[in-house]
Amino acid sequence: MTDTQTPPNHEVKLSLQTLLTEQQKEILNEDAFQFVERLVQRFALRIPELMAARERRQLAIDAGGLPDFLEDTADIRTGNWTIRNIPDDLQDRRVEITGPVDRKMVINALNANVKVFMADFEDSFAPAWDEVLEGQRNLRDAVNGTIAYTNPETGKEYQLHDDPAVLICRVRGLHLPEKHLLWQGEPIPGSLFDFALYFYHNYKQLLAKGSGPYFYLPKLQAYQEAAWWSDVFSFTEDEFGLPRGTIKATVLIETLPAVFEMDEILYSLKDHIVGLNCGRWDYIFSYIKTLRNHPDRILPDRQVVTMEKPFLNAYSRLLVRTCHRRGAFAMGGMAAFIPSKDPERNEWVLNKIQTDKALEANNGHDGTWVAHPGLADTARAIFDDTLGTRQNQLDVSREDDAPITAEELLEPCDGDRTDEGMRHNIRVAVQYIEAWISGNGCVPIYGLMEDAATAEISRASIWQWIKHGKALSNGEVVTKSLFEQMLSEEMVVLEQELGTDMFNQGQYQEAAMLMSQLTTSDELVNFLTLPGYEYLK
Ligand SMILES: CC(=O)SCCNC(=O)CCNC(=O)[C@H](O)C(C)(C)COP(=O)(O)OP(=O)(O)OC[C@H]1O[C@@H](n2cnc3c(N)ncnc32)[C@H](O)[C@@H]1OP(=O)(O)O
Ligand SMILES: O=CC(=O)O
Repeated sequence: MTDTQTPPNHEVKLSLQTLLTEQQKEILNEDAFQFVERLVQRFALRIPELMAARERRQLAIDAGGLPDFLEDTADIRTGNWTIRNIPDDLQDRRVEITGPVDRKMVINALNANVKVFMADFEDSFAPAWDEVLEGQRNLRDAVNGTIAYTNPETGKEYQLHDDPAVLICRVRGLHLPEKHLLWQGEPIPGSLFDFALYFYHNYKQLLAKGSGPYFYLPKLQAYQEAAWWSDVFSFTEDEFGLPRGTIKATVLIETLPAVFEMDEILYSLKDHIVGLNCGRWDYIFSYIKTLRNHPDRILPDRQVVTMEKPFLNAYSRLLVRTCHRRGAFAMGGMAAFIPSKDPERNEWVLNKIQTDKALEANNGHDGTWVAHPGLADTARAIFDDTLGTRQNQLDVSREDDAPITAEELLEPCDGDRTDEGMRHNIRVAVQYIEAWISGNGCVPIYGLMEDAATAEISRASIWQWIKHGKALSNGEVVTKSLFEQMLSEEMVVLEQELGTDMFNQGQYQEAAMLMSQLTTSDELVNFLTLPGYEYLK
């Protein structure tokens, strides 16, 4: 079934485009560099082919087709097989915290009341070179137990507590390059770079303490991409003399095409996979992106697209059923609410978290994500209650449910498109893009956690409303000129909200320009982080 064998090209060497500091040389040392080079020589050429396959599929959907379960892999879906195994320290994942890899956050996350910390080089992270290497240093120190941090302003000291959370590293998606290293004149895949460095620096220590090199894999769109990762993992195990299945991965099902290939993805990564996760924000973005040409499937305001909507609930239930049939974990996703200092608002937030997590626990998920340590107790209480004495819900099979159909997964989503919703999207997207191009990949905006996936929804929604000439609930039709008018009005609002000094010191004009390009382009730009990356050092 797999076709991942592009012949390796050992002739061409990797070239570093920048000087390293002494501290960075520890991370990208000679040996680590050579490992990155071996991976790139063997696996990089396959990525453009996988990206081209994405585009070919999209063309068929743009021409009127709809995603569906694949005919030629029906035997995998109906066959009786399970994944290889789940290590002991991943048996209980009832609450996982996620966050970028800055030093203080890493310590706070590992100390939180959670089972797992997903350390993120992806959607909550802007991959500027110094920060990428610093993130790897932070994770290495965390694994070694030597990480510490003193806040230069307050003097507060941070250290790891006993029994920290299990660490899983989320690497960049296959579409993201690392421009500081060139191979055949092209930037190398960021995913391989993140994987190589995290693996190289940590596998020995992790295995010695009964854990292992664990990864989250984002934004896969097809089982062939999972097969590519499986080859990368197996090659690495062989290179380092490790038994097959030492490297473990959890795959985010956060694209619409991937939901139709969950069995195939589990199968392709059978030796290495331990579960799938409902990456709901990217999934919503992908629903917009994949169905961009389908006028009957335009999403309403972002605020009303909740997990109760039939197309999202079907996705969660199908993920649970598919995973548990194969002995794999079915992880829930992220509610974007974050705690507030205002007690009334905070109570409202905790209620929202409770409702969201209860829906996941009742659907049979084995655990869930929180964006902030202040939400861990609430999420945990829900899962403690549902799990009782169990560590997970692998026993919940959902086999008696009616089969979930392609129609349910693609069901149009009802709800209004409003003037306020569109203006809100503009303000959120501009602020997020400004933060990202300034090097910060995750920010609180209007009381919500905003990261690349949530910002993608904001900008892609407006693009879709313009493309299909949708009317807002006040009757006004969304056009490019309405968007441009609102953008300039909302820039004034932002200046008032942020204060003129902060507004002028930031890169808000650049962000607005980028937002305008993304929203008014004839073709939907695949990822805002690609043009955004040009701004990063
Ligand atoms: C759609 C997806 O891809 S979801 C996955 C990607 N997204 C994420 O991972 C979101 C992660 N969350 C965050 O980055 C942060 O919570 C933010 C940016 C949303 C808010 O952060 P802040 O503004 O610092 O929040 P706040 O001021 O309330 O933080 C209080 C404390 O909690 C810590 N904290 C907040 N979030 C986290 C986190 N996710 N992990 C660890 N510590 C955290 C802060 O560092 C701070 O510590 P301190 O008191 O020692 O200084
Ligand atoms: O990565 C997670 C998501 O919700 O998107």
